[in-house]
Amino acid sequence: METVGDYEYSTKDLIGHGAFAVVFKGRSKKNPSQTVAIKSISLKNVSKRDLLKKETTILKDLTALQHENVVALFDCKETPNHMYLVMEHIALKMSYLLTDTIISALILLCMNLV
Ligand SMILES: Nc1ncnc2c1ncn2[C@@H]1O[C@H](COP(=O)(O)OP(=O)(O)OP(=O)(O)O)[C@@H](O)[C@H]1O
Repeated sequence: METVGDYEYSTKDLIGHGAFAVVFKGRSKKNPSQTVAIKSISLKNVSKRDLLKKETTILKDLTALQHENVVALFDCKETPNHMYLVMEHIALKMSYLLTDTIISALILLCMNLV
């Protein structure tokens, strides 16, 4: 298991990856039933680290709002090569995403027909 502060994850539990990061499913060490998403950002290609830190501060401020549409940022840790963001785990089902996308497409189609 890999550790990020009070949280842990296994590299086997990969959720997905984006352009700059990989995201793993992890959990709280104190409360293992609390699942989290741990985003590992490689700092190799990040030239503006200060900007990344500023963005992280904004995410922390947004978390303080406790809004249902804002993914909470629980913790943030930095090593020489990586930045780790521990976030609320969003368990969206693919079927929901597809339905949502289809509904949006239908609405757009209807608007064009009017
Ligand atoms: N908080 C989360 N809870 C659950 N899954 C997540 C969470 N954040 C990210 N993911 C998953 O991890 C994948 C990669 O996320 P990441 O934010 O690195 O990239 P992205 O948003 O897909 O693309 P980009 O790199 O262009 O921003 C996402 O597509 C999503 O499936």
